[in-house]
Amino acid sequence: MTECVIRGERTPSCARPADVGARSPECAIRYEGVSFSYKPGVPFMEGLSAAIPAGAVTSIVGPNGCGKSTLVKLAAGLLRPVAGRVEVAGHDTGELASRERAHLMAVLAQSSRVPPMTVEALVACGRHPHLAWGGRLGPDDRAAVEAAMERAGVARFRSHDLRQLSGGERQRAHVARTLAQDTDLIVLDEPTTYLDISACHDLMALVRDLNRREGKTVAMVIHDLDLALRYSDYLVVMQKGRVVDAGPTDEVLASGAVGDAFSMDICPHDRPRFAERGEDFEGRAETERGYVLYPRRR
Ligand SMILES: Nc1ncnc2c1ncn2[C@@H]1O[C@H](COP(=O)(O)OP(=O)(O)OP(=O)(O)O)[C@@H](O)[C@H]1O
Repeated sequence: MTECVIRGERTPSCARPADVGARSPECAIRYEGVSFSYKPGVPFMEGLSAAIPAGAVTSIVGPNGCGKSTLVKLAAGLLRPVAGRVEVAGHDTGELASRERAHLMAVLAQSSRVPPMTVEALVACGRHPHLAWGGRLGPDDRAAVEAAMERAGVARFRSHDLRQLSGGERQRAHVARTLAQDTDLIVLDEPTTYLDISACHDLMALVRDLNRREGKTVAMVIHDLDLALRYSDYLVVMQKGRVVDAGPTDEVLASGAVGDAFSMDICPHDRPRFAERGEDFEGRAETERGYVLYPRRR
């Protein structure tokens, strides 16, 4: 059963039902007929199919417990499907050695663990897949670590122990570790956790930059719908272990699937309102649209 609904002209070829089963470099992650359960005899996902297109920013959204992190863990090889197949860059992720997978994708997982190490040491962990066994960081690795710390805004904390940082500072250190890995595909599970509103937008601007300037594919699980709608090219909407809609952001938004998933009414800011405030909307990036969300009356 193919649950994923994909539509629209901008739909990547990897996402078309006709392509299911074929290997496609245009598809960063593909879930094909995936079934999964946490408890024997209690299925959580059944025959789920979905695609994360390469070269785009995709947000996976849905209410608590709908399976977003499960989707990430299946791609990261941390969980194995009981049926079906999960591909990363055309490879069955379950058949990849962890080092091979680490060359293909960097994952920022949800974690409450705080390892006793400095920020710089944590970020340097992102370079491990690039080192020979037992090897030390070379000049290129050090440059990558430095650049990642700068981009994530944690260079000034380099010698701080992670346990001495605030939640937001620590989260940015984990983002830097992910960047240092320098993969074509970056998967971020709730990257804005602990970040203040300004830091959230800085992080989303960084995500955009990674995609637009460097061609990285970014898939993120994100709870803040305003950020997801503003900064994503594609949306995957989940409910109760199923993908209920997926496709270009505008089309998925127009379908009502996002609002239905959260019982919210979502209203985009209209352009005249920017003009009223004397702002040059045309000069602004398309992603700077805003949304107002209202809880539906129950
Ligand atoms: N290790 C586990 N053992 C048993 N059940 C689990 C386990 N991990 C997750 N679950 C259950 O699987 C379901 C999906 O969990 P998942 O973490 O994927 O949801 P999510 O959409 O990421 O949620 P949230 O938005 O709250 O982070 C939840 O009902 C959860 O309780």
